[in-house]
Amino acid sequence: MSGIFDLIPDHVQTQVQDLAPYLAGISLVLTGLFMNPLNVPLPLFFQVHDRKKLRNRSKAYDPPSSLKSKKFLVLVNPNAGAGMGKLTYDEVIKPMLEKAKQSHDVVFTTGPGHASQVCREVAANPALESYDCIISASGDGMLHECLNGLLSNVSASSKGHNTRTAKRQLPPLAVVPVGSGNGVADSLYGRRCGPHVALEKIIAGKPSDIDVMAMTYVGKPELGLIYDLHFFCWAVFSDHDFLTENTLRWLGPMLKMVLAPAIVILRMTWYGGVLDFAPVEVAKDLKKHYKDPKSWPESPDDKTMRRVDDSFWCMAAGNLKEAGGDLSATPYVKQDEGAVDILMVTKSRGWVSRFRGLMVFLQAENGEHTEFDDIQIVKCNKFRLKPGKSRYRGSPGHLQLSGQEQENGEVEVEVS
Ligand SMILES: Nc1ncnc2c1ncn2[C@@H]1O[C@H](COP(=O)(O)OP(=O)(O)OP(=O)(O)O)[C@@H](O)[C@H]1O
Repeated sequence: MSGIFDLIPDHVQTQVQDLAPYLAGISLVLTGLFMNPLNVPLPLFFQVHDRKKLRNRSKAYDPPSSLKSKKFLVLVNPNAGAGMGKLTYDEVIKPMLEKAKQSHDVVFTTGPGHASQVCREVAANPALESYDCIISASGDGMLHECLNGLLSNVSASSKGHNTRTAKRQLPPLAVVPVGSGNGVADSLYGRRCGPHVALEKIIAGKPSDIDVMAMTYVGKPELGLIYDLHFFCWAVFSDHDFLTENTLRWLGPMLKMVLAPAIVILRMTWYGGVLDFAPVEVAKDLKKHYKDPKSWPESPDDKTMRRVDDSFWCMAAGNLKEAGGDLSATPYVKQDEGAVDILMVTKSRGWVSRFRGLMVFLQAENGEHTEFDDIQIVKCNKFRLKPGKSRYRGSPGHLQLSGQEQENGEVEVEVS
């Protein structure tokens, strides 16, 4: 006798099975949120610090005997993630550096802007060689701050050339992941690599080149240059990050990362906008993952660019394959190819239902979303975005670099 489940097509059954743990998780979280029977402050509740485990792993670290001795500057965001910064410094960074006979100075940041101020001072210091490497023990957000501090002296004119030169003259920048979003560390050292793996590679490794996105505001030179090495986003991902970094931050890393996707998928907000991008050639073996830029018209403002004049659910530019939070938004991009990958979902190329939106989030966990026709990925070395308002809410959305909120407006981004 055939059961009722035999009437449901196989692919639907598979999708339901895939979704079940997430739905169960969301239900649990909501129950916990509304009940919270012990009235425990939630961020504290989720600080599951395992000091002993961290300490034992650091004890097991066996540095190679051939290490050259270097001097590190360690900037620690004590509030990153679930407040893991200080603990990670005490139990991982300090003991491992000492074991490897590496000297270091440490600065515990006191708030937003502190890391960029310290890095600005380091960059302005003529005795720059005093540090062989700057380590940001943080999430992606403070790393972004460090980068901008280090590159703060690069002038807005001929920025590409100057950025490349400055990158070679400055001490290398590294990250030990302790944030709630660690996309840079995930990309460089492996997803959820943890602080031990990252630091071991930093101590032993040679620095590698990473492209930098240099963003300027069209018609607003007074806003200067803002750099990022990781992730530019507008529309759904920045709506998501705005929630995790602001509205839901107090809930701690676990809860906010479950609730934020659910909220943006339920909202399903579309933003009008105009995107011009300067396409670059894609390697032959990867072409199947990318859309042909010629399927968009030339930009009337610049013949070297293509124009997407559409409603966007998603628009993001990734310089690294991991965006953070287990999201591989641009899985085929390379860190030093002088280009970024733009990921778009636009209304004219397929309407995205809430269910489809959820699938995109789930598939993007392993970069599988790129296989679908309604997902558009292009490679470019420059883009200009004129963000419009959302049709239903009238909100202009958020512009973000590495999860850090930027002023909304027409921007131009060059990669070098
Ligand atoms: N002591 C501090 N207290 C509060 N905020 C800080 C402090 N130090 C740095 N910040 C700011 O906190 C923001 C987020 O920092 P960070 O990226 O390290 O952590 P996170 O939010 O947990 O990770 P992510 O941004 O990847 O989600 C940055 O804007 C940074 O400038």
